[in-house]
Amino acid sequence: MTTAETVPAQPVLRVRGLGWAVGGAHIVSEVGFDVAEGEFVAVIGPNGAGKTSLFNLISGLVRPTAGTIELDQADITDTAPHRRARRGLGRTFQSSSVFPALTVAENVRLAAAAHRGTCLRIWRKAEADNEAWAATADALQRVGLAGRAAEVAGSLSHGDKRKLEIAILLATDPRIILLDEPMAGVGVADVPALTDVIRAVHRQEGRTVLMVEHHMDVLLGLADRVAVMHHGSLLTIDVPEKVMANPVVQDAYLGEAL
Ligand SMILES: Nc1ncnc2c1ncn2[C@@H]1O[C@H](COP(=O)(O)OP(=O)(O)OP(=O)(O)O)[C@@H](O)[C@H]1O
Repeated sequence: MTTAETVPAQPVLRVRGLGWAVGGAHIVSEVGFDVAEGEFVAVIGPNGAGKTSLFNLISGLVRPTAGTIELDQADITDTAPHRRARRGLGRTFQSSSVFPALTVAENVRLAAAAHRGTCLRIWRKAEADNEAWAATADALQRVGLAGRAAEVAGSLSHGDKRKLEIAILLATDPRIILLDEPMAGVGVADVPALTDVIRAVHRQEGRTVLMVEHHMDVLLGLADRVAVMHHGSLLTIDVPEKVMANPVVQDAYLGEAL
């Protein structure tokens, strides 16, 4: 239940009646919510609640069997994932997606170059290369990995790999970012630095963020609203204090600490 005062007036992302059924199993059912430009929405829920499936639907990795998705008031329900990315929708994955044998900088540059188009006419190529390297340096600077640019990505700690994934994303300059458990596998010592990077991407750069995250202590300092998924449905979406105090949400977690 979205309360009236928390419904954004001009949503950048609008999901209506979204459903995904596979072989008769309803993985996602009747999910609907709006996200305002510049908002930070955390997505929580017990294991198997459908959080990653929801991200797969929004990013276009899977096709919904019901409902619609709008980006900037345009229907993108049937739009291919790469076209959604071009319209400013970027995402990271729960498991690491970096190329371990390439350097940190090469990982970012590949994304930057792909975003700028790899089949440009020859006279535009040098210019595009320069732009891609500039975007790479900038993205690495913003996540605090500028000093590690020449290192092989496979040698980075989990925390630094997560920062690298965010740099890869930033190099494509998305306006709306879906982060799927960015803290997964990250050591406790690395969590504050990674949280600062995500906060800066949201607050300083003004990007809209949706983030699946289990750790409420991480979310509370970041999220404007929290969406709770349970058995594929959206239980509630509201400000963190109301969600934390909601007995239905506490029941959904069966006593797990929120
Ligand atoms: N392609 C698929 N085919 C069949 N079932 C699937 C498929 N993808 C996901 N599921 C099932 O859908 C349910 C929701 O999965 P999903 O990964 O979206 O949950 P989640 O909330 O992200 O879980 P976690 O917190 O464990 O990552 C699970 O029971 C999962 O096994």
